[in-house]
Amino acid sequence: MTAIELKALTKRYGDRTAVDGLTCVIEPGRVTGFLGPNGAGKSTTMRMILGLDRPDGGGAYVGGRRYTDLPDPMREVGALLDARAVHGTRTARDHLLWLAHAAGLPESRADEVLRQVGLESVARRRVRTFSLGMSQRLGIAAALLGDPAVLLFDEPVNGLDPEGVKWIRELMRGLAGEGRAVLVSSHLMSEMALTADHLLIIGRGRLIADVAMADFVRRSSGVLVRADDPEPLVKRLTGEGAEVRTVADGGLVVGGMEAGEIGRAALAAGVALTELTPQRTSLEEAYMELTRDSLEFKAVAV
Ligand SMILES: Nc1ncnc2c1ncn2[C@@H]1O[C@H](COP(=O)(O)OP(=O)(O)OP(=O)(O)O)[C@@H](O)[C@H]1O
Repeated sequence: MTAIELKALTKRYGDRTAVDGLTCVIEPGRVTGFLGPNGAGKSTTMRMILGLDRPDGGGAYVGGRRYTDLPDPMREVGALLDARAVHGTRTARDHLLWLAHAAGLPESRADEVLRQVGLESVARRRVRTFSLGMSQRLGIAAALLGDPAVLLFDEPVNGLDPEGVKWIRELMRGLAGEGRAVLVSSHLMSEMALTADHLLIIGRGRLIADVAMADFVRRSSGVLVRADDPEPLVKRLTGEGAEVRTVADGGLVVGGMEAGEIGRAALAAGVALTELTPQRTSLEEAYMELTRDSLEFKAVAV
């Protein structure tokens, strides 16, 4: 079981700090969504994990080693950074054969991964005739070639149609289900909500949240409660472990408890409720709230 570890990972471009002391672990057996607004430092982080950029501080480790020290990198780490970065005059199969030879992998792997990504029927077509979706599949085939335990995908669903998006989502879930560490970047929370088990959210190169998807969902939902006499109810709810916030008009927003449990707590406290409304901030809103201060470009309110 191989994890990716980032330890105070830092990258500067001139006076700009693109990645700023990132420390976290990307665990095997789950899909980790790597989220952040444009320019947050996602691609730079992935490039450093892959040894394509040198950190100015700290380090990125795969199974305890830097990528550049891995004896057989293609068998350990697979990545899709830019699906269009392929020689257009080569056929899909030749592209994979070339990669397999370079990595000392058997030729049979090229055909296996072509089958796995559904490109068998176009294996002998030149890559320049491929649609974006086909190029993404080919990029994923290349990432899978060495059957690696760690996979990185940089914005893999960009520009794909819904069927392609669904396919990539299921593939990533399957790869994590086999025990691999899957790190996938995106700037869309809605997509990650369907795919990721865990979230790493960054803004301006810094870690903003390292949280299980389920906890993020729970945190961004709550129940709006109004009562004639809220005080004993607040006491009871906090005593039972709920998070209670008072909103401007005297209502309460209760987190970490279902509406039914709140109703029963009110009954036990002898408090009459005048409102009990489950609320769900959209995940997108919760994410935007977290990253609001780290946007590179903001629209000016008029
Ligand atoms: N080669 C480079 N030279 C100078 N600055 C760079 C370079 N690469 C990235 N940057 C800067 O580093 C910051 C982080 O960029 P990065 O591409 O890692 O962000 P990102 O989160 O992947 O963004 P996006 O979602 O837009 O792809 C940005 O401000 C970017 O302009």
